[in-house]
Amino acid sequence: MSGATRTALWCAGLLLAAVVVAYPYYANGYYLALGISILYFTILATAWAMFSGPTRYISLATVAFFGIGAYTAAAFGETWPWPAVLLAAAAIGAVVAAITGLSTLRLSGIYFVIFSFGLAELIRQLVIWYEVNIHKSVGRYLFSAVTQDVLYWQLLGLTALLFLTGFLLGRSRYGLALRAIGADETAASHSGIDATRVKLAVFVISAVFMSVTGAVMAPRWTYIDPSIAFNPMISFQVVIMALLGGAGSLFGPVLGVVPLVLLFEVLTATLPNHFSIVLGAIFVIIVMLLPRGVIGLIGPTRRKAPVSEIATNAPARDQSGPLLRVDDVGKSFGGLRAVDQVSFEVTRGQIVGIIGPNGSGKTTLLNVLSGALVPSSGKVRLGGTMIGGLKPHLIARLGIARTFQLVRVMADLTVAENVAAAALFRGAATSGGETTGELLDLVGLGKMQDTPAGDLTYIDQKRLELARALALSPQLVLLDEWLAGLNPSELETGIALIAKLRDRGVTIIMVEHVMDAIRALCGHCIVMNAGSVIARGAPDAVLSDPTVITAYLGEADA
Ligand SMILES: Nc1ncnc2c1ncn2[C@@H]1O[C@H](COP(=O)(O)OP(=O)(O)OP(=O)(O)O)[C@@H](O)[C@H]1O
Repeated sequence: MSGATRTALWCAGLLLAAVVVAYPYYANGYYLALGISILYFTILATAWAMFSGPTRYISLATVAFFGIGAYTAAAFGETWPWPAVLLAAAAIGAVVAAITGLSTLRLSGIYFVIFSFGLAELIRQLVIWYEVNIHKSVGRYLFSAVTQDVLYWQLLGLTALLFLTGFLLGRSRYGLALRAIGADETAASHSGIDATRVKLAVFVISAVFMSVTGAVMAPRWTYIDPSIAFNPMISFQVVIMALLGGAGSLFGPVLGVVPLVLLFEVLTATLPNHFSIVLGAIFVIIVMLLPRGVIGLIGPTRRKAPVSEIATNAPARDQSGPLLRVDDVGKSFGGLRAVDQVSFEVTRGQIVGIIGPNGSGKTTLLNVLSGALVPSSGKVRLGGTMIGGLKPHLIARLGIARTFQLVRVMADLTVAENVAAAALFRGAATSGGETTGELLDLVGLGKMQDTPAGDLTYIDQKRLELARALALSPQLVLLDEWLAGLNPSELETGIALIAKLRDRGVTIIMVEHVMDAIRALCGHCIVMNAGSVIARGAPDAVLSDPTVITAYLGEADA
């Protein structure tokens, strides 16, 4: 962008800001009310999209927080200083969001939608109960000195604060973490991201803005009752506006708010009895015709995360003793003993192969080691630290990285962002010195940094999974049938890549059905059958063991 263009854009921006700030001076009462509606829906839709956009958790709880704010203002607005009322609304909204978020952000899909809707209804019913039984009146009057002009400016200030928060969040590691969670929560957790904490933090921030908006808006109504403050239509309108504009970008929701506020204005005047039907129809049309919203028509809106440098200088690791010790580990599913008293050790720099017939417990064992499953019995130690039963993100931060049997990339993120996401919360136990670019060069994806991961070929997705695992600067990499599904030439490339890692001293446990790879790469292998280890040793010796041949090689030798 040339200097002149930049100056012109700045001038246009300042002029627009002046026009917006001075709006109450030249707009009449009707247009000022319209401006207020646009602003408060802008805040609600943007705050909604801040959480629901990247995570895809469709929340219908907007009005719960909005109503909490409105009722806080109704309860304290006439007796407390106004800033204290706004702070109280923010605090109550934050506490309710934290409590409900902790209990619900484990839910996903339709369950979360239903819960969020139920939450709004529950809070509405609780408020009605309190008002009827304790306060002895369903509604409350709020006579405030706040004029429409001041209300407008408060909302404008809140909008500016929200955009600033959204901008900073998008550029912070939490922004990328949130998008990684939305793209693939399991892969994100195994990349060291504490999904629950990140989701909760952003859910609370979003709820605080909704609650303060409710408080700011309360004086507009003078009389507040639960049907006004907790009107479920607000939640639906906000979802529709955010989706129309585009929930994947900070400014997207505004593009949905402006036309829809104007349309709703016309509809409430002309079709008051059919408003809900029209709302439903608009929702269906948006989802079918504009899945990425209006902003999706304009062009790519993905905010680029800072991904270039991820190198860290962490303290050296304790090098004494085996890296991994697995003692009598078992895992049962009901009556099925999928892993039964398995014990082994892995020393640094070793590649250990785990083989066995289908259903013998190999993946279950890797899931226990990586924290996807809690062991039913036994101990797992990494460099002396007990890790059995820890959450996946903690185990990842301690230095165990993994790939998945069914390849998992964060499809919406670029190749570079996939790798950078794994380095966001890299723990002190890991050390490293490689940047995203260097890791991608290592796996052969150096030229594809900006490609969306979902556009990669199968083998390239596998390479990306490997680069993402290495981005944790892991002490140990678990490969779950990483070579499965590759054609012969890809297989050769894949084996060469793992050999390259071995030569760099990376410690690996690989579950594999491709025996050529086991022979070529592993110094030691373990054979499982029906959950137990039936043989262990050098690949050639193990693969000629009659017990192993009977149990496994009779099936297929890739
Ligand atoms: N979450 C689960 N719930 C119930 N049973 C499970 C679960 N995960 C695995 N199992 C069962 O545990 C046994 C071991 O499965 P696992 O996937 O670990 O085997 P595997 O050796 O990795 O097989 P494959 O080579 O086909 O991937 C199987 O009988 C499987 O059906």
